Amino acid sequence: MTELNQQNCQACRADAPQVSDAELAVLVNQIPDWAVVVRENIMQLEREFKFKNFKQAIAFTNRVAEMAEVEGHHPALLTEWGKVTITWWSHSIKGLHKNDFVCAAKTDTLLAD
Ligand SMILES: C[C@H](O)[C@H](O)[C@H]1CNC2=NC(N)=NC(=O)C2=N1
Repeated sequence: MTELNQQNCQACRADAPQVSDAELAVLVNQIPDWAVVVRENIMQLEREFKFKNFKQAIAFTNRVAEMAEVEGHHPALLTEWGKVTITWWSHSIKGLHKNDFVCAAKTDTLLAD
């Protein structure tokens, strides 16, 4: 199977299905550093990234933003001194789509400066 980080987001319509429990179990194994969280009944993928200072944190944030624009899929980004929290979910379906796992895997590849 093609690595998640080599795949691209598909257009996600409001009637697209959320990932099934079986798909979720397979996909989370491929992004082991990410946690599945539920907020306001919406399942999301979240990871905290640590940095030495604010400049590195905002530079990483901007790399993620550029990737999100290319993919047409957008995360919640919280940039703090030395820390960036990234949260992926699909607004259109109020839950997790394969796109979120692809983008989480791509986010991991942007870590190196
Ligand atoms: C029209 C546009 O493609 C949509 O609004 C996209 C933009 N980015 C998006 N990002 C995320 N995370 N979920 C969406 O449903 C979504 N929809």
